[in-house]
Amino acid sequence: MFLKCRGLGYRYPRSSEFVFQDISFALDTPGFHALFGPSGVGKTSFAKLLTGDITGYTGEIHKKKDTVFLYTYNQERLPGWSSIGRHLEKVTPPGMNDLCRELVDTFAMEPFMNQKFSQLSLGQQNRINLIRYLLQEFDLLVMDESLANVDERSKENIIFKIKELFPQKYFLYISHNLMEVSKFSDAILVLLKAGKHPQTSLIKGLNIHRNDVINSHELDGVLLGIMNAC
Ligand SMILES: Nc1ncnc2c1ncn2[C@@H]1O[C@H](COP(=O)(O)OP(=O)(O)OP(=O)(O)O)[C@@H](O)[C@H]1O
Repeated sequence: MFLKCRGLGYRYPRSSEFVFQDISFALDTPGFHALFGPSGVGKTSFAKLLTGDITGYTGEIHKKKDTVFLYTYNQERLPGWSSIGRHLEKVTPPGMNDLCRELVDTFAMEPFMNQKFSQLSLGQQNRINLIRYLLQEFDLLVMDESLANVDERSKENIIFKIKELFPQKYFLYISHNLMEVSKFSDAILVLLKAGKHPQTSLIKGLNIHRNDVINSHELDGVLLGIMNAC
């Protein structure tokens, strides 16, 4: 068992409303998975409970022993004291320089290595931020809208590369893009508004890899499954 949660409920301190009251979910297969649901339904809050960034929940979370769960989101800032190339040099663990170069290349960030974070576009900022997380030690990485502002083609290339480079790791991708969630993800946990029973629905995505041909009939089935669940 890698991750199992049962009957999870959470209410922010000083709030009278539960964000969610009964989420159960299990992950036992590495790969690219997704959290989907309407804005404000609690995806970020749920993800932060899993990574331990917020506490004080009801219910149970069981994680495989000694696993590292990290949370990253778009609009996360990097320090402005040096170029992003210098920053990556500093945060790249020993022995990971080749991986760093490959990520910089795939994420098409090489031309910007001498620039400071504040001089980058939003999509470039999100890409470099994701690279610095992928260089860290983790078993599960939450990517909360981490590829926002990145064009579709680059995004696809990045997701395929992540699947190729990290086949044994778990990714939980939060996105409002129905099509990309359906195409790229294996398990898709759809969160429904508080008060709905059950409060989640689990849909199987296409989980495509580079060069896979998409079966449009299957894709329609996934899209419909998610829309009906919502
Ligand atoms: N720090 C906080 N204190 C109080 N309430 C909060 C806090 N952070 C979020 N909330 C509330 O919790 C609910 C869920 O927020 P959350 O960010 O988890 O939703 P989300 O599904 O990730 O939304 P989005 O898709 O818009 O990013 C919202 O109603 C939000 O107002």
